[in-house]
Amino acid sequence: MIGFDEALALIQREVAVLPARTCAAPDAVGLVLASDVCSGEDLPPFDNSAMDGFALRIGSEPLAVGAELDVAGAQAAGDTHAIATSGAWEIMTGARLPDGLDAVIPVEQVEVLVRDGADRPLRIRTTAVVEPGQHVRLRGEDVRTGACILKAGTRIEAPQLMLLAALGVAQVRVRPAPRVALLTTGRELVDDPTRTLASGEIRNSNGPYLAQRVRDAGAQLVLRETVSDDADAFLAALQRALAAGAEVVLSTGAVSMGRYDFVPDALRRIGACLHFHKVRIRPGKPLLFASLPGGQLYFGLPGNPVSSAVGLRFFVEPALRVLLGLAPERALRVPLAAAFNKRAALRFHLKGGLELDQHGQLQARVLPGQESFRIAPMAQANCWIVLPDTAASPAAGAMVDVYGLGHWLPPQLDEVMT
Ligand SMILES: Nc1nc2c(c(=O)[nH]1)N[C@H]1C(S)=C(S)[C@@H](COP(=O)(O)OP(=O)(O)OC[C@H]3O[C@@H](n4cnc5c(N)ncnc54)[C@H](O)[C@@H]3O)O[C@H]1N2
Ligand code: MOO
Repeated sequence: MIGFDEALALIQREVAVLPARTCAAPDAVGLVLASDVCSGEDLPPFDNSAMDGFALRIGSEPLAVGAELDVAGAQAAGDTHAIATSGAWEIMTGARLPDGLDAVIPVEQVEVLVRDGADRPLRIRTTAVVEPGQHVRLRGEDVRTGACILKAGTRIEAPQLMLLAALGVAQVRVRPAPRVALLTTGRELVDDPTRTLASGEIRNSNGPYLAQRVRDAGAQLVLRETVSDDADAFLAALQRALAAGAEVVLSTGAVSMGRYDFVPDALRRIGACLHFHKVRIRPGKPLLFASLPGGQLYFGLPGNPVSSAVGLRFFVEPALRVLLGLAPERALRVPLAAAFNKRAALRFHLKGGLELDQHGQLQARVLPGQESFRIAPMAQANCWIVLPDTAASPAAGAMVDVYGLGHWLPPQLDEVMT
């Protein structure tokens, strides 16, 4: 049986980054940039006012209180380039600063001495000191033309979209979302939640969980089916998955030692190359990884719910990261809240609670109910705690590796536990 690192290396050897494509910026939300994005414009595109008030020319020295100036013009947001030769200009927030002016005094800091018939200010007196350059937002102060604003590997979300929009970037190069198919196997599985369970049946919980996690991980689910414990039915579903364009096929169940654990043999029958079957981990030991004749990747995840979740998180997600052009993840290092008795020389993946101790410092707690059939603690966990196969039982306070529930779901403290 191989260890986790060896298994991961075998996966990484078989996976290559997906070819980049160009798409409109708004369609890139949820996708990963394939190339750096550089700005073709300055942001802001022109010097402008940060306040409603009056633009002045004061040079490099502060202007003392009590200065009196004639108002020579007015400038609102959207007004074109203007040239100021003398005095003050009434100016609105976001308005282009007239050439020749270099500071803005807010309207609250002036006294209007004279107004015209339309109530426009004609002459003002300053009631506060004006500092050089105050309340002016300079051209390119946020982003300069040519600056690299987003790095390859960045996931496009609303803030990135805001920046692309602000700079007039219409198209970006992205990695497509990997296409994933999910086959849940087992004649005991019931998908319809309204159906009463017959004797021996259970509800299919892996299907909805993994489908959501696949999407959370940045992939596209192109097919999801439940198949009975029948190799021919399974292979027919596999063909449908490939016809749907799946680049990665996941199955749950039927990879262990039982009479109906048909997945490994069925894959061999169609000429798949099995890279490994069984890894020194808990839970999820009977995990299988293969390449299909068409080059697609196949992950046979064990059927126990937590085992399938661990398989997705620690084997499939690293493969998705390679497809997306992302570097491997790194763990958070957090002290363990209480000692944990690690009874086997396996790599453990534990349902964890990231919490604050009485000093407000982070600690990771192994939740009760670690067996791989226990689903209830999955809904309590806010992280995974990982103990390497080589490590002995960790004491309280020992530093351990902590991972988010998904590679794009960082560990979150939903509520403070003490
Ligand atoms: N003699 C041995 N028996 C088992 C071994 C072993 O080494 N020797 N390994 C155990 C381990 S570890 C695991 S994990 C499981 C893996 O079994 P399979 O992948 O073959 O999965 P199944 O037998 O089909 O199912 C296991 C378990 O999970 C339930 N299940 C399956 N699919 C779903 C689903 N979609 N939703 C909810 N629950 C599901 C299924 O009913 C079983 O209870 O094998 C051990 N046995
Ligand atoms: O390790 Mo299996 O994954 O016990 O449930």
